[in-house]
Amino acid sequence: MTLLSVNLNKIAVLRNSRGGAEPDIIRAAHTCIDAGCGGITVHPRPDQRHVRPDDVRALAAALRGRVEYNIEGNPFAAARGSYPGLIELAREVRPTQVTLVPDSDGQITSDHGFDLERDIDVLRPIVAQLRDIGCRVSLFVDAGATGLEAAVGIGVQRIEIYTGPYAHAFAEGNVQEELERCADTARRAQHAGLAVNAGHDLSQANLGTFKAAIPGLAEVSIGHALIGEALYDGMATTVHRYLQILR
Ligand SMILES: CC(=O)[C@@H](O)[C@H](O)COP(=O)(O)O
Ligand SMILES: NCC(=O)COP(=O)(O)O
Repeated sequence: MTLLSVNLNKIAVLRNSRGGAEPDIIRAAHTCIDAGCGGITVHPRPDQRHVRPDDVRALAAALRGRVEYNIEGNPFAAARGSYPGLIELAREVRPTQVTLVPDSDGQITSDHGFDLERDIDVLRPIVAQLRDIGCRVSLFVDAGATGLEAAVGIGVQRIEIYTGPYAHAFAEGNVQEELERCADTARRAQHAGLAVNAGHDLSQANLGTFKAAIPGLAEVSIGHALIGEALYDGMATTVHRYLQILR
């Protein structure tokens, strides 16, 4: 069964836009959990454009033991203001999983994964620290990524396939080549001993095709489309629809 982890970044975008406490990210988390999602994901960024460190801490307390907690971020991004850095946050809240994403501070969103051939040595101590904390470690990678065996060698347990190009190809009606790239990456990863997650721009429209092509898909983390769809149809109904697609 593929776990649905709902990314709540966009709840925080809406909340921060008015400077108050609504919509409440904790209430949103409970609504998604009550609807049956198996995890919650957040991607705190140094500029705190959406999820803030205190959100990360409050969610840890609210989720404790109910569902998986996945925190994403760039471990090399410097602390800034009240943002203490990804590793420090992970040390504080000890989430189920940390997904390492090589975003620079100025990126509007995530748009690429790690180059494992180039980055493996600098990732080694980061992965070791997170494993020592007791977190599962996942690396955000592009479809077609190589160096997967080396990732296993430094203690990485999962990859998350960046599905932005897949979603774009799906919208263009020309999905086959990108879908096969994702499927081949998943097969190679699983053969190397990694479990496979996926995320970015997945939606009700494109998820079923992706899921069918990736046997053993462990987790999808979905935020932007899901939260947008929930504005029209309600959060519980929308989560139910994603769970139905993943059955
Ligand atoms: C890694 C990834 O693709 C997403 O999880 C990321 O969290 C999107 O970040 P924004 O919500 O800031 O666009
Ligand atoms: N890792 C992907 C994620 O958490 C959500 O990405 P998106 O659905 O907001 O594009």
